Amino acid sequence: MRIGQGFDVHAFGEGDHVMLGGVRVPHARGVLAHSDGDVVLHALCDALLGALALGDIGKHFPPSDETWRGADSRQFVRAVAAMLAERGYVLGNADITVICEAPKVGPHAQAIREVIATDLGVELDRISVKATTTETLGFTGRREGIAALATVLVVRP
Ligand SMILES: Nc1ccn([C@@H]2O[C@H](COP(=O)(O)O)[C@@H](O)[C@H]2O)c(=O)n1
Ligand SMILES: C[C@@]1(CO)OP(=O)(O)OP(=O)(O)OC[C@H]1O
Repeated sequence: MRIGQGFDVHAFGEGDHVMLGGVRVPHARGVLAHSDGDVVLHALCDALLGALALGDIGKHFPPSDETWRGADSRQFVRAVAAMLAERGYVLGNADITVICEAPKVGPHAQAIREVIATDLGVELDRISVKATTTETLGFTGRREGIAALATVLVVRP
């Protein structure tokens, strides 16, 4: 059994939605990013890669590579899931926290859990998605950007 943690931030920019855990969430702003800027899936990838000491998302999918411009971050999750499987690991569980004043994540948490469970090939009850504000403090509190934290356990069945 191995543990991993991941953290990601994207600044808000022009747009009318944010991608969170593969779910399109309507919002007054978009995010600035090379890919689709999905902080949930980026933090999750970093946690999974960290658990296996395989580096980080930028090592495997460099922002300097045009292949990933505008990319659907679900493809990063599927690729990382394949790396896990090659090494004989499956996800034990993942606990994810989204940090922002808005959008509200709660109404989308179930859909996000379903996307992640599907892409990692595990039962829904292994995936937890939560959210918090920072009570208007800091960059998330000023609504300048959005952050996500992920913690995972990976296990050899
Ligand atoms: N972007 C967010 C932030 C929070 N929530 C939900 O609201 C609850 C209260 O948040 P506090 O920061 O005031 O503790 C939180 O526990 C979440 O259930 C949310 O859905 N989306
Ligand atoms: C996802 C990648 C893909 O090029 O780019 P961004 O969308 O900018 O996201 P970030 O969280 O900065 O991670 C780095 C990259 O791997």
